[in-house]
Amino acid sequence: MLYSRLTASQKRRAFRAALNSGRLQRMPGAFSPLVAMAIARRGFEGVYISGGALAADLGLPDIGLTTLSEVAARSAATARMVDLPTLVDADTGFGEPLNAARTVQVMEEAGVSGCHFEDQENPKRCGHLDGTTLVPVPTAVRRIAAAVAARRDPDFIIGARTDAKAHGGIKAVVERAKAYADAGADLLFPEALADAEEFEAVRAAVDIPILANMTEFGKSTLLTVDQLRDLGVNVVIYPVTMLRVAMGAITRALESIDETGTQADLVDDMQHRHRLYELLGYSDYTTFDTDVFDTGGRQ
Ligand SMILES: C[C@](O)(C(=O)O)[C@H](CC(=O)O)C(=O)O
Ligand SMILES: [Mg+2]
Repeated sequence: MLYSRLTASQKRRAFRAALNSGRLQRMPGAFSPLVAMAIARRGFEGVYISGGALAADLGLPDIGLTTLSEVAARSAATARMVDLPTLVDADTGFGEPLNAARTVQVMEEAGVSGCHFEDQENPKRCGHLDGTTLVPVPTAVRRIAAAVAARRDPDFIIGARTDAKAHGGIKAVVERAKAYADAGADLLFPEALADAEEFEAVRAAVDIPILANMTEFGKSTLLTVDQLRDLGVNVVIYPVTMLRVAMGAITRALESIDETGTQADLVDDMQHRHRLYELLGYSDYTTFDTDVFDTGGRQ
């Protein structure tokens, strides 16, 4: 009832241990706290907060327009509702290395378990699009080092994403990955790798845990959890999947109401009122306070 029973530091400790466990952590993207609750209910290991999905939810393209405050507020609202660890997309750190440092401290206060910074120049864009630009290695290293130095909870995970695949191939990815690991990154996010062979090459060259971004309509082959486990990947994210699925359903529903004049045809595909209340733990609230109106499951 109400919020997660675990403290932020308990969730962070669990996340760090999970990253070192060798077990694949599946982290679907939650574009709202309710989606995060559904992810937890289904038994996934963690929740990802996608910058692209968050921007889209605000009606914006993913080009670095969202602010630290907006991302932190959504992250806090999401993290507090689940016992699972939450990993947040911190884009380029919202500015200079000093901004990356502040981002870490704000994210610690938001109660999330970690965040990642990418080595793109601003305005950044989705790593699966053409035309990204990278900052030089020393600038990216300063970004990561500043984030690491600012961290107060040693279990807070700092991820380093490199978009170097499009700028020098796997060789450049590995070179940058090593520099970021040396700067203290806990987790490597090699963006937009093409296939299993490329993950294999990065895994062989880098010691720190690796994240695989299984985003749709991008440059990466969609690998299964079994394939990713075999490759020694530690975290898999499905960053925008839930948003895309929901928007697909919403678009079809709007067409159906527009065409038929009623939502009657849609009812069977809806999450039932009972299931929603069950997910929200409605009955716990009524047990706690009998003055809270209980629908008794009736509509
Ligand atoms: C992971 C990502 O950074 C995100 O914001 O979720 C995006 C995902 C996407 O746009 O499909 C990315 O740059 O890969
Ligand atoms: Mg992003």
